[in-house]
Amino acid sequence: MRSTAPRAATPRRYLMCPPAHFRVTYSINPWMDPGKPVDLPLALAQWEDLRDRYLALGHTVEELEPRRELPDMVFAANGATVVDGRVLGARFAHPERAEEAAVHAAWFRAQGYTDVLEPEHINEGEGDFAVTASWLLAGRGFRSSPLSHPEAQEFFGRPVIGLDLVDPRYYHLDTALCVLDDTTDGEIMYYPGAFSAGSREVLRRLFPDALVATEEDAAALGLNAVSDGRHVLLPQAAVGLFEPLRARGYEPIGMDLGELLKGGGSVKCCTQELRA
Ligand SMILES: CN(C)C(=N)NCCC[C@H](N)C(=O)O
Repeated sequence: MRSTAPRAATPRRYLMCPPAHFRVTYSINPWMDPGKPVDLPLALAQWEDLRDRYLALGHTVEELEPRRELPDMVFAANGATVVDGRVLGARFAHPERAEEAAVHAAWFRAQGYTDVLEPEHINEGEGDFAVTASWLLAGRGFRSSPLSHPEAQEFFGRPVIGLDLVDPRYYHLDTALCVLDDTTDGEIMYYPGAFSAGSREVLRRLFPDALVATEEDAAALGLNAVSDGRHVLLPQAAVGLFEPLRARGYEPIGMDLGELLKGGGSVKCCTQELRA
């Protein structure tokens, strides 16, 4: 029987970017409708709530200066992937976000990171890379190039497991899969419908005990979640995930990021993890 003992949280360091200039003026994913108005003060309040929740849980939050000409910068998870203090920069698929990559790379250099790779191939940071204890799970199909996978493997020296995304609503890996406990290779939650048949089989083989999300919870972007090993911050509308998480010893914390959902992102998209 699976243990329901409370899990242990570990302190994290996150990089976030306030949505001071967030707006939806173009559409590069099916969630974005430039016809729908964004309530900017509400978006800011929702984002601050998320940041403050991290701080209250004892985590550190670094803030990136938002740029007026880059309305999607609030989705900071896309700007890089950091593991063991090594920074794999991003290269965006769409010209609308291209300049964000340099902003992130400059921030890391200014912070004293020395191992910063500006990649040759398209990768959208933690949008498509998820880190377990020893692997890098890597999405492809809509944004990150399959060629970014060997590039990441070479840079981090970790085995990369490529996963094919097939449903445009789940255009990034982190809209369909979340690592719950990164001290093991076994604890994830995911939505099978986002993946090709072969990738579903890979996930079943590697993660036989995974929490499998329903279509309804996935459609609420419930997998776009952040776990510190114990607390799982996730969109509050993904109600079906709360009990299964509790049954595994996690403490789900529902967040309302409804305004940012209009850009196609939620909790995880707003949160880049700085791993040492
Ligand atoms: C989890 N992450 C990082 C994301 N899924 N990012 C959301 C990006 C949204 C943006 N409008 C875009 O389409 O690129």
